[in-house]
Amino acid sequence: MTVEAVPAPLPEATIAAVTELARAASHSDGVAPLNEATRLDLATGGAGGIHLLQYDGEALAGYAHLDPDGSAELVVAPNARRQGVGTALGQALLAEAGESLRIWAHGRLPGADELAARLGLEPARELFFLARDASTAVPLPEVVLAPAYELRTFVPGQDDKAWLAVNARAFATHPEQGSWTQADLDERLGQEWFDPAAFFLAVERGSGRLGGYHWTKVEDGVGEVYVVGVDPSHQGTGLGKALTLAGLHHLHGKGLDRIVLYVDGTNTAARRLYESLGFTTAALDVQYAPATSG
Ligand SMILES: CC(=O)SCCNC(=O)CCNC(=O)[C@H](O)C(C)(C)COP(=O)(O)OP(=O)(O)OC[C@H]1O[C@@H](n2cnc3c(N)ncnc32)[C@H](O)[C@@H]1OP(=O)(O)O
Ligand SMILES: N[C@@H](CS)C(=O)N[C@H]1[C@@H](O[C@@H]2[C@H](O)[C@H](O)[C@@H](O)[C@H](O)[C@H]2O)O[C@H](CO)[C@@H](O)[C@@H]1O
Repeated sequence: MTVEAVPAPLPEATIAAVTELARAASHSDGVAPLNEATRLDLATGGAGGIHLLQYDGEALAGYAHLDPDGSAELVVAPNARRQGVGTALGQALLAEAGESLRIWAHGRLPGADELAARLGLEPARELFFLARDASTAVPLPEVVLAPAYELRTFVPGQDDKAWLAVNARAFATHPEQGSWTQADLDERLGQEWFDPAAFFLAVERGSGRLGGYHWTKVEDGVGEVYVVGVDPSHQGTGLGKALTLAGLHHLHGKGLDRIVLYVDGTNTAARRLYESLGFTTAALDVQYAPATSG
């Protein structure tokens, strides 16, 4: 079995085979193996990623995706495991990305640590997956927004530039979020799940300047705190809590019991905010990088 690098855009039949492989793995493992960025690149081919495929005869045994920044995902078909497919795909990713490689293990499933060690990789980043179930969590407090702000929702084409600027400042140290461009924003505004009425902005009365935002998402019947950001000059004043609550009330108000979110393990401020609002840890994603010498 050899690993084949296929340039984007992938043929429709290949996209279908990768999608089926990911579905089978998700059903078997209880966690999706491919994240939004990979799913978007599979569908549009616009992000410049590399697609690695490994066949066993006619059957697709494994798939890996490599982003230009070195972030990667790897999934082996449930019926092709423990046959060296993961090792071969991991070695191919290392050959392409070298020291910049960062492979995700969503759910840190059995075997992920062992495969990473075999490839000379070690855990480099933890991403917590939190959940809040309205039926069991403490009731949400009401939104308390400082009088200096007013709450409205995102207007595509009008708020893009201001949002990109606040997002870049709020996530200046984040590995992915802070570098979003208009193209990244447009790609998501074009998704079926996008709803401008579910994208909350806090703007300063008078100046209209954007202080912060809470972009919510609903996919497969589950609500998500997709991204919350407060401009650094407005942080520490209650705006993040007010915006988070506005989105939570909106999602629960749509009858969604379960709300989820992703937050980096190092993000103390955000984790404390979400835990104060009834979120608890439901899973953990780990990203592996080449082991540091010494
Ligand atoms: C799902 C996601 O989007 S995860 C990513 C979240 N966004 C980011 O990390 C972007 C950069 N950070 C930010 O934009 C902000 O710091 C946020 C959104 C995390 C918090 O926004 P702020 O407006 O500063 O929060 P706010 O003032 O409302 O504080 C709410 C609670 O958050 C927690 N919190 C806020 N800042 C801190 C901090 N520096 N240290 C510890 N806890 C903090 C506290 O529990 C606080 O409640 P308290 O003040 O009663 O103790
Ligand atoms: N809270 C956000 C912005 S800081 C966050 O941490 N996002 C992560 C997260 O993204 C999720 C992932 O792409 C899921 O597949 C998708 O269904 C969710 O809607 C996304 O929020 O995980 C990514 C790694 O897998 C990471 O790159 C994002 O920054």
